[in-house]
Amino acid sequence: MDSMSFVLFGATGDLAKRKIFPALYNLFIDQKMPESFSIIGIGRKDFSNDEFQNQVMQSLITFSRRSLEDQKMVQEFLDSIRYQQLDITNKEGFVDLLDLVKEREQELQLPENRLFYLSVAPEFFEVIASNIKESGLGTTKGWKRLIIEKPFGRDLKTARDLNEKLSKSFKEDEIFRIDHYLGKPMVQNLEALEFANPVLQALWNNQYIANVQITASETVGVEERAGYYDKSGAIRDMFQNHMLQMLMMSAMHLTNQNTASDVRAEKKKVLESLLPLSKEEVVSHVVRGQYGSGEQNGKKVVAYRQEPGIEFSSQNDTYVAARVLIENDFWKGIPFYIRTGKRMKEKSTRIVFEFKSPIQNLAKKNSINNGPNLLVIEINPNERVSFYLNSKNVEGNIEPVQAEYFANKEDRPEAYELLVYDALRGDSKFFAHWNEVELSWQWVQPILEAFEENLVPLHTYKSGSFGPEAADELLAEDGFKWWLDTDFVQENENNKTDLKRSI
Ligand SMILES: NC(=O)C1=CN([C@@H]2O[C@H](COP(=O)(O)OP(=O)(O)OC[C@H]3O[C@@H](n4cnc5c(N)ncnc54)[C@H](OP(=O)(O)O)[C@@H]3O)[C@@H](O)[C@H]2O)C=CC1
Ligand SMILES: O=C1O[C@H](COP(=O)(O)O)[C@@H](O)[C@H](O)[C@H]1O
Repeated sequence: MDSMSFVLFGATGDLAKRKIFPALYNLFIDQKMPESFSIIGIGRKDFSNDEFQNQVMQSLITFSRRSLEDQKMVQEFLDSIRYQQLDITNKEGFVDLLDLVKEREQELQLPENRLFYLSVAPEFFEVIASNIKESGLGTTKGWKRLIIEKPFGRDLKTARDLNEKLSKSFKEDEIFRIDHYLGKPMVQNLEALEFANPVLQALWNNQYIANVQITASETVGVEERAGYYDKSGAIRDMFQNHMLQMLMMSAMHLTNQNTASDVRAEKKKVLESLLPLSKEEVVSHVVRGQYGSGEQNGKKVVAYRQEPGIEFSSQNDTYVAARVLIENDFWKGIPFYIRTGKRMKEKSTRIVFEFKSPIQNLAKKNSINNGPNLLVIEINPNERVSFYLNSKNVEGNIEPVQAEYFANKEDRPEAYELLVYDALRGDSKFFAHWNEVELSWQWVQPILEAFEENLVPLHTYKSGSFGPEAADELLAEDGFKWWLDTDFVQENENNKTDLKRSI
């Protein structure tokens, strides 16, 4: 891996503290940082280098998964960090930043490889990129890269504008757009599951799969992010990016060990094949909801409209479910159901592939207790792949059994660690390409407009529930239901079978 400078804008912020510095330190301890590197943190606050290094130390104590016992290593890591106070809207200040970057390059004999990480509010993305170019920071004898946080625009037009402006300073292959769901080990595992298992490859299509369900439910509410969230809603905060990324990763077809451009090309094909919805059609395919009051973990919680900073008349969506159809040879006719919501009953991110059951009717007639085969990929909080099959028990009856692979989460790198490592190596496989971002906004745009114009009812759902009933009806229309952990338990009680038995 090339030695380089890591220039972090927003180094005094929440994301830097909770994710970025711990990720860098963990990589350093795991010997996954370049042999030589310089880290330069930028913020508005006034800190000396020592004060800032102390602040980073505090964040490592709280958030790093690696031990801090080896004081020599800790000190070596902290010594690599410098702090520069800079107002990023002040163009002249970037000349001082360039001086500092160069000074460290000379001291450490680093090649001019520069990675710029924009961990700041999106309104600053453009000005920073432009100031990097104008100041000469982006004119290097080595490579330059830009890591950019979400949100990437707030609709199709603003995303296109932003991309056009960024592309004046950075080429597409220099831009690494973070979608932290692509850094989740189980989302990354979808690629391997598919190309490394001929049996799954053979079944990964509309001949064998009945429907696919992608869920990201959260128990938290809006927290302290009212200002941002009330203008974004679940559709922009989760659906346009994380949920559609999981859809692409689930529906793409890969046959081999793949490069970044293979994976991105396959993902693009999926988005290009999405059946577009007109604004008027949105109401029959999309459910929007907002949480009311309720109970969570035995505690009463208030409705969204009573949360601090939220207007009582807010029409913002905290829940979205959708039926998405992919019009290609692999998936034509097979619904992909996607849902995400806050203040739901459980924190769960999972993908369920439900297989067709040609013997279902026969089984019913003969009172055989079989269920559909399911492939369940749990992403968060558990990391597990389970296959539900039907098998004969000791009494000679057919019953569903579960084959599972449970990942040991202890000692697993976190999403940011995996993504920062990839960016250091210049591997863009698990970053969003502009094509993906543009096509996802394009597909979501009529939904934004239908919400804006109130063409879709806003269902209130109880906090601590599974969301609006309308989302259950969306599946019931097609003869399906959402699969949940509790469903398995219920069937278990009703049918006295041991769905959870592992083989
Ligand atoms: N926090 C999170 O969990 C997540 C954040 N993100 C995204 O990451 C980005 C950063 O978020 P977060 O860390 O939470 O934000 P914070 O508000 O905590 O931090 C913002 C950072 O920007 C700096 N900053 C603001 N204005 C200026 C300026 N004019 N000149 C120089 N620096 C400035 C602040 O410096 P100072 O403190 O010195 O004023 C601070 O370091 C955002 O795009 C957000 O959407 C994405 C996913 C999760
Ligand atoms: O990007 C975001 O993601 C989190 C959920 O992330 P997870 O890794 O905990 O599943 C969400 O709470 C937040 O609103 C959103 O901005």
